[in-house]
Amino acid sequence: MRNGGGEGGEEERIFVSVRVRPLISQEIEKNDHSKWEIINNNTIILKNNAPDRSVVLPCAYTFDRVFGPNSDTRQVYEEGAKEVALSVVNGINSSIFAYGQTSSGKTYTMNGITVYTVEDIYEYIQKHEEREFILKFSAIEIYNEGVSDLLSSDNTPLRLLDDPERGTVVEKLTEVRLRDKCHLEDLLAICEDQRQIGETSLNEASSRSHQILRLTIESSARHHDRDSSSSLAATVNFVDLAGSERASQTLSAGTKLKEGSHINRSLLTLGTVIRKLSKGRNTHVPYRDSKLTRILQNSLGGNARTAIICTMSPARIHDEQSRNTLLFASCAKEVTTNANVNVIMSDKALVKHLQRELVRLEDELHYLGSTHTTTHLDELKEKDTKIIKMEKEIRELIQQRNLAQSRLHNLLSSVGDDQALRLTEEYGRLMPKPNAHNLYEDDHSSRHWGESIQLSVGHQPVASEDESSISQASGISYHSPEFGISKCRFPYVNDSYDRNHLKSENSVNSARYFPRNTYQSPRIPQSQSGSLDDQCKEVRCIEINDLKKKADESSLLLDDCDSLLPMTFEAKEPSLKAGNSFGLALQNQVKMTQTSDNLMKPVPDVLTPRCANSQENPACSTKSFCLEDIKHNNNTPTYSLLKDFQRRPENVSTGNSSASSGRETEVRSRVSQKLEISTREELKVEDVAIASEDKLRARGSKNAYATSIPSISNHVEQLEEVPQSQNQKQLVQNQEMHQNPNENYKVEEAKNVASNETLSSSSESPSQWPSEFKKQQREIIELWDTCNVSLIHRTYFFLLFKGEPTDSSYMEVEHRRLSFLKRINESGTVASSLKNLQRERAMLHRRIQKKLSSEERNNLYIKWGIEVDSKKRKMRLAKLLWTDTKDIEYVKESASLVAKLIGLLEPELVLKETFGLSFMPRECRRRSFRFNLMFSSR
Ligand SMILES: Nc1ncnc2c1ncn2[C@@H]1O[C@H](COP(=O)(O)OP(=O)(O)OP(=O)(O)O)[C@@H](O)[C@H]1O
Repeated sequence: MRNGGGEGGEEERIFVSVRVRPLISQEIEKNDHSKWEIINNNTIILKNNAPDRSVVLPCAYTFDRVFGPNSDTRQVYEEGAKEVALSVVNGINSSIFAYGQTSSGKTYTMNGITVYTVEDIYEYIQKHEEREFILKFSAIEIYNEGVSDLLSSDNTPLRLLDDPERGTVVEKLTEVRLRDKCHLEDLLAICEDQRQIGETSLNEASSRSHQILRLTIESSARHHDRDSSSSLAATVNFVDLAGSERASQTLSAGTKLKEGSHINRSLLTLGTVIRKLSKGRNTHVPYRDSKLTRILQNSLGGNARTAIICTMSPARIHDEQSRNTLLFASCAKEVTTNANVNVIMSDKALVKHLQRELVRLEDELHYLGSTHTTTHLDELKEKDTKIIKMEKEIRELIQQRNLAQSRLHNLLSSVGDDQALRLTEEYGRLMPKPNAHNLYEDDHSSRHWGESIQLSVGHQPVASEDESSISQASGISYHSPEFGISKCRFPYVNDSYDRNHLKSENSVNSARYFPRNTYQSPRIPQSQSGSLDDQCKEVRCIEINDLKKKADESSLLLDDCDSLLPMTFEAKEPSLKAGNSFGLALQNQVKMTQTSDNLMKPVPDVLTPRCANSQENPACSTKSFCLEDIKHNNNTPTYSLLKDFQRRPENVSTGNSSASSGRETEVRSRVSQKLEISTREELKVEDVAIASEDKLRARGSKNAYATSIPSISNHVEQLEEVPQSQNQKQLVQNQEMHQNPNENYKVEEAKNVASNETLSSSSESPSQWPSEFKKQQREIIELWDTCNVSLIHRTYFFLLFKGEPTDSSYMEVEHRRLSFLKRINESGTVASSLKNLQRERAMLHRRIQKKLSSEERNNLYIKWGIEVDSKKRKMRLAKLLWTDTKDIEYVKESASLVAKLIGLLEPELVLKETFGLSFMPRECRRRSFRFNLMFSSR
C-alpha cells in the first residue's frame, strides 16, 4: 500500500535556536558566572570579550531564537520546535535536535519538547476527527557506535540497511503502534530507563548515548472514499544527542573515556556534515562516517523539516565549549532541507499506478526483445546449428577413418605372396567409382573427437571396361568429391610407348610413380575381377571437411588446368582427355599436401625445375613422366607432379603452346600459391584441432577430458599410417619386380622415387639435417622431461632414432605431439603422468638388483655420485635416470642403463613404425605399465 510520494517541497533552512540554562547548584557554589548576555530574542553576546586577547573572537551570535535562563521549556517548544515538530501531522517529516556540551540541558530540554509535541499531536488528532490517525513509536540508541533498540530487552546491535525509498533503515527495530497518549508516555519511560546513563563530574545523570525517539503518524480521511483517496505519512524524530565533553573536565577514565571518545567522534562527524551542508550540496557529505549521521541523513538536508536547539551553560568554565556550540549552531542555520508532503496512495490509486507502470515496462521489454535479445538468440541458434553440423562431420570422418584402418589391417594380414603375385598381375586395373554404402558399411567408430586430419584405406569395387580404359590411358583413375576422397595413379610412359596402344591393351604400365600414401591399383583380369573386389584395396586420402574450402579452391584452380591442358593434349589424342585427367591428378596431389603425413612440409619452389627441357637433361624424355628427373630432385610428390605438369604441355604441345604459355604460367603460379596456402592452412587446421581439444577440456567435465585422450591417440595413429602405407607401397613394388623382371629397372626407379620422397619429406635440405636432428633431439628430450614421458619410451626412441634422414618424420611428429602433450599437462594432468613415471622408476629400481651384477651396480653408484654403502642407493639411482636433460652424455648413459634394465639389447630390431603408440598418459597405470614391459620384452 505504501508508496513514497510528495507534493512540492520548498527548501527551508534548519530552524536553529539557542537555550542558555540557568546555573546549576554546583556552578553557583563556585560562583562561576560567565559574561554571556542575551541582548534580544535572536542574539547572544559575550560581554567583556577578552580585550586583552590578541585575537578578537566574534562576540555576537544571532539565531532564529535565543532563550535565556528564564525561558522555560514550554516556551522553547512553542517558539523553537512546535511548528517544525507538528509538521508531521501534515505528512511532512520533521526532526528536533538537542545539541550541546555535556550537562548543558539537552535531555532536560528534549524531554519537555517530546512531551509537549505528543500532547499537541494528540490534541491535533482530537481536533481532526474526520481523519483517522495511526501512530507508531520506536526508539533507537547509539552507544559506542552500536545501534540498539530501546524498546527491546535484547541488546544485540542492530544493522543499518539502505532502502532505495526510505533511505537508511534500522533492521529489526521495534515499532509499536500506539493505543493512546498514555501508551506513549509509558514507552517514553521505558526508553528513559533503558538509556545508557552515567555519572560524570559535570553531570550526575549524564547521557552516554545518542537517543532518537521516532514517532510515525499516518493519517487518512475517515469518511470519504477511502479507497481512492490518499493518505499521509510522516515521522518526527526527537534527537537527544550525547554531550560533547572534555575528558579533563568530566574527569573521565576507562569506560567513560571510551564513551566520550565515541561521542565526540560522532559529534565531530555531525559537525562536519552540518558544515559541508552549510556550504551547499555540491560537495561530498560524509553521512556514512557515523551511525548517527547515517540514520539522520534525511533530517540533515533531506526530506524533513528540522529544528536544532543548542543548549549551553552560562558558567565561565564552559565558555569555550559554549563557543563551539554556537559555532555549530551558526553552521546549522545555513543548512537547508527540502521537505515534502509524503503521500501514501490508496489501494485503488496504487493499482492504477502499477498498471500504468506495468504497461510501460512491457513496452520497454518488447522494444529490447525486438532488438538486442532477438539478435542475440539468433546468433546463439546459428552457432548451435554450426556446432551440430561440425560434430556430425567429425563423426562421419571418424567412421571413415576407422573403417579404413580396419581395412588396412585386413589388407596387411590377407596379402600373402600368392595374393601379391596375383595383384601384381592385375597391375594397372582401374577401380570404378566408390560406392557410398561401402564407405559406411561397417562402423568401428569409437566416437573420437577433435580429429584434424586422417588417412584412410578402403575397398573399391571394380570399374567398367570403358572407364577403365580411358582412365588407364590417361594414367588417372577418378576422384570422388562427394566424399572428399581422391585416388590417382601416375603412369610411366616412355618414349617408345604409343598412347593408342595404351588405350587398347591391358598390359604395359610396368612401373609407376605413386604419390605418398597412395597405392598402385593392380590390374585385375576380368575373370578374376569379381573375386578380387574385396582384395583391391587402395590407400586413399580422405580430406577433412575443414579443408573442403581449400579443396574447392584447388578445384577451381584445376579447372584452369583442365581448360589449359586439353589444348595441348587433344591435338594429338583428344579421346584421352588427358588434360582433364591430369587436372584430377593434380587436384589429388593438392589434396595430398593437405594430409597429415606430409607433415606440414613447406612446399618447395615447384616452378624452378632442375631441368627445364629434355635438352638440358636427356634423362627427361619427352612425352613421359621423367622418373630420373624426379629421382634426382628432392621432390615431394607435389613437386614431382608439378614438374610433370611443367613438362607435359611442352612435350605434347602441337603448336598451341605459345598461345597457352601465358595462361599456363599463370596457372602454375596459382598452383604454387595455393599449395603454399594449403600448407599454411594445414598448420592452422591442426591448431583448430588443438583448440577444439582445449575447448573440450575447458568445459571442465571429466568426460570432456576423457574424450580428448582418444583424440590424441588418433593423432598418434596418424603416424602409424605413414609407414604402413610406405610399407605397402614397397610391398607392391617388390611384387612387381618379382612379376616382371624386364621392367625391374623401372620398379627400381620407382623405389628410388619413394626413397627420395621419404628423404624429401624428411628434410628440405639434407645437408642441414644433422644439425636439425640434434636440435630437435634436444627439444624432444626437454619435452619428455616436461611431459613426464615414460623412461622406456624415451630410451627406445633415443636409441632408435639417431639422425638418419628418414628419422625426420618421426622426430617432427614426436616433437609436435609432445608439444601437444605439454599443453595438456599445463592444464592439469601432470600429476597422473608423474605418478606413472614414479611407478616406472620403482620398477626400474627393482630391476637394478635383478639385471645388474654387484660389481656393475657399484661402478654405477660411483659413476653417478651415489655412496656405495648408502641406504636406498638403488632407488636413488633409479631416480637419477633421465633427470639431466641438458647433458647429452648423461642422457645416453640413462638410455643405455634403462635399455639394459628392461632387456633391450637390440633396439634396432624394434620397428620405428611402432612409435607413436606408447607414450600417451594413460588413465590406467597398470595397462600402461604392462604395455611398456611387453614392449621391452620384444
Ligand atoms: N533549563 C534548565 N533549568 C533548570 N535546570 C536545568 C536546565 N537545563 C538543565 N538543567 C539541569 O542541568 C543538569 C544537566 O542537565 P542534562 O542532564 O539535561 O544535561 P545534558 O546536556 O543532557 O547532559 P549530558 O550530555 O551529560 O547528558 C540537570 O541536573 C538538569 O536538571
